[in-house]
Amino acid sequence: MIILRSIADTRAALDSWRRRGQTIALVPTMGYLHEGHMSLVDEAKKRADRVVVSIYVNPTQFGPNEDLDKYPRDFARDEACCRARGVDAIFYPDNAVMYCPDHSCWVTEESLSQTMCGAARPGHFRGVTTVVLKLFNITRCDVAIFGRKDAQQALIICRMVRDLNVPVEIVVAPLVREPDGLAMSSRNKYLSDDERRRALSIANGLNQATALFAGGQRQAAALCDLVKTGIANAGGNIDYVVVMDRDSLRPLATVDRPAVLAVAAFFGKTRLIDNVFLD
Ligand SMILES: Nc1ncnc2c1ncn2[C@@H]1O[C@H](COP(=O)(O)OP(=O)(O)OP(=O)(O)O)[C@@H](O)[C@H]1O
Ligand SMILES: CC(C)(CO)[C@@H](O)C(=O)[O-]
Ligand code: BAL
Repeated sequence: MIILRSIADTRAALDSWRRRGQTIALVPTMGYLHEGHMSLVDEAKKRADRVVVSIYVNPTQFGPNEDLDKYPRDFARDEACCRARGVDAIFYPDNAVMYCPDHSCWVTEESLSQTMCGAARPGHFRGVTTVVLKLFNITRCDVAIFGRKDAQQALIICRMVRDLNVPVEIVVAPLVREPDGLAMSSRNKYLSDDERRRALSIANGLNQATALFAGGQRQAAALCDLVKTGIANAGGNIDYVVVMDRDSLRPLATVDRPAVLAVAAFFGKTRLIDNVFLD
């Protein structure tokens, strides 16, 4: 496994694979890897000859009062995880490699990013789409794998690729949970034992809402209320609980088409997201 720190080295290594006719899958991450990320690596291995994991905590997707500085980082551990899982290369740039001091070009998606995390974190998706397009251009990967935990992000990246004719196939892989149901996330590390226990109310609420939906409930408000009550009773601070059309991310009053029930909530200072599909 090779560690690539510069764009020139990355291009040279990946070009040499391409010259041998090998295809390349990219798994973009912010590091502090867990089994959710590793499931994306497994998916990548099925879809290409070579797998590159990028590890970069992208400053342009964090708001001024967010957790950029304290975001968990442990490159040695990440390197060991990737090596054990058969990753071919880690692209591990620093800020000077990724952004020129006078960087002034941005990619903005102007529809899907208006709601949910886009509304709660102004500028967040502009940072995401910009850095993801840069990662695609640097690696010229054939396929890129994203997780459904960040369902809105995945949808926005698919839209960017479609609208800007980016020659990359996007694969969205399933959400991986801890044995008790909590969605895996690097930010789970911030949770105290008590917050961790109370944060389970998110997954539990989504499970209960899924069961209610399976039993015939089609009113979005009833499904959302169930989730909100569980989180509020556990002392969580709700950012949003919404039912959205799964293609347009427009709010649904009645679930009469494929939908996503999505949550963002704080436990202590930690903001967690989770979602389930309603089919
Ligand atoms: N539990 C999970 N299941 C599936 N994919 C996941 C999971 N957690 C993260 N991913 C995916 O991994 C990729 C990198 O995400 P990222 O590095 O931000 O991890 P994260 O655990 O979501 O961190 P955080 O939410 O704390 O920022 C994204 O495509 C994301 O959707
Ligand atoms: C896609 C991504 C790596 C871009 O920084 C990030 O938003 C993430 O980890 O989901
Ligand atoms: N996985 C989303 C990255 C972020 O929260 O900034």
